[in-house]
Order: sequence, then C-alpha cells, then structure tokens
Amino acid sequence: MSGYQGQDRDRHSRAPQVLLCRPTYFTVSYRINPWMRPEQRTDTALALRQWENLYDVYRDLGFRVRLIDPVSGLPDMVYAANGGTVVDGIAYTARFRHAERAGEGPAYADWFRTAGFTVREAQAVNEGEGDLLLVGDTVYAGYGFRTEPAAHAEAARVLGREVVGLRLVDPRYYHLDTAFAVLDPAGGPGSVAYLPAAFDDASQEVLRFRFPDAVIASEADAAVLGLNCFSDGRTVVHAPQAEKFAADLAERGFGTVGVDTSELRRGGGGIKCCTLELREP
Ligand SMILES: CN(C)C(=N)NCCC[C@H](N)C(=O)O
Repeated sequence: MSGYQGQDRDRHSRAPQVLLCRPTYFTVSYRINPWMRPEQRTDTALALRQWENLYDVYRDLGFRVRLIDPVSGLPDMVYAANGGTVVDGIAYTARFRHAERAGEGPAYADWFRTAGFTVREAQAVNEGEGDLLLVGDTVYAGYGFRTEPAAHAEAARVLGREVVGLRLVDPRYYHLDTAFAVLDPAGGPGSVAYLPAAFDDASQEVLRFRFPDAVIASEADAAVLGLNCFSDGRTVVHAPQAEKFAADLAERGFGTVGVDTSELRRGGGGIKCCTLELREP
C-alpha cells in the first residue's frame, strides 16, 4: 500500500461513507454480460476473502463502511454500486434491465429507507452508480446497454444536478463505471480516467472538452476492470493487475492500493461495482 492512511485524514475532508454487500450467495448462474460464464465454476469462498480484503482496506483508509444483508437467489447483489444513486441524502432507486436482478431494486430501497435516506422510486430503467457517476456537481450518465436515457432526465429532476449522457458502445464495458473512473470527486480537468474506445465519437468529444487532463487508460488496463476503481480524491483503490494505470495515478500524486477482486470479475464487476457511495447532505 502506498499513500494516504485513514488516521492521517485531516479535519477538512470528509471520509466517504460506502455501502457494501457480502458475496455470501455470489455465483455466476446466468449470463447477462460478456464476462459471465455460468459453465465455469465460481469459487465463492475466494470471492468472500477478496471482498473481506476490500472491506478491511476501506476501514483502514478511514471510510465509514455500512453493510446490506445479502439475499439468497440474488447472486449479483454484491455489486452494491448498482443498488441506487445517493446524493444529498436522496436515494434514487435502481430499476434493473434484466429480470435476474429485478429483486435487488426493492432490497436496496428498503435498506435506504431503514437507514433514514429519502427514497425516490425510479420509473425509468437505471442501474444506479453503475451508470450514474457524480463528478463535482455534474452526474455523468452512461447509456446504450443498461440505463435508459429517460433515467437521465429523471435523475436530473430527483437529484437536482446537471446530467450529461455518455453513450457506451462496447458490450464488455456495459456500465459507465467499467470505462470511466472518478479520481477526484470534487471535479476538475484531470479528475477522471477513461477508455476512449468504450464511447461513441460524440461522447469522446464531450469527455475531451470537459476533462482535458484526464488519465487515458490503456485497453490492457481496462480489460482487467482497472477503471472500476474507487477513489476518495487522494487514494485510489484499484485492481492490482492494472499496472500502467496504477503507475499513471502515482505519477499524478495519488496514493494507490491494489485489491484483487478477480473472482468477482467473473460476474463482470470489480472494486467500484462492489461500492456504493452514500452522500449525506
Ligand atoms: C459497475 N458496476 C456496478 C458493475 N459493472 N456492476 C457489475 C454488475 C455485474 C452483473 N453481473 C451484471 O451484469 O449486471
């Protein structure tokens, strides 16, 4: 581990509060993205160990980590980022595209309600922070595979933020957070990283204009879900297999912590997928 440790966090920055779901029932039993191969055996015990390591790293970094109970029969529930989008204490719920995940929306909504968040039920299909990512005061919203554009307008209304749509074109990068990473939640010209080829030309133009100093990821780093990382603005928790990406981040002054979630990658998700940020007012 290099860089910043939780005990050093100064009084001026708030540690992220995140929601995680233990992969007790994790397995790959259906195929709704190209990463999933139900014919191959999943090692649930290994997934649990890798997830526990992620949990420990977040705690060591000083994050407030909250847990939702996993539900039997919902193996993808470990990917908590898909459970909703929470900004200013408002939880905009998820509505999943595939029937296999439909039960997760109400499970996460119940958790938000019980935890005291203001729950706003989605009418449009959206897969939470998998496709809706806050950078500064703007939500960047993926579409093309899962979240429908109607959800962008709904999110803008519910969350009271500008929403900028980005069209995804490569089925391996079916959620925005597989191809676009928020490095500094405060925003700024170099506050994100992305894989240009995962977006259509118009969206690439938007990204170049809005983030002229972005980290441009390599195909190799994106292919190990390197962009599916989580950052508090100073330390980036990332897939250790994304070696060039980690070096680029270190060169820009970020602390970097590699956490291997390779077993969870079999379901098509990585570190960010397992992490839903809970933003209070
Ligand atoms: C970025 N996030 C949250 C994700 N990419 N999530 C992973 C979802 C994986 C699941 N099997 C699915 O295909 O929906």
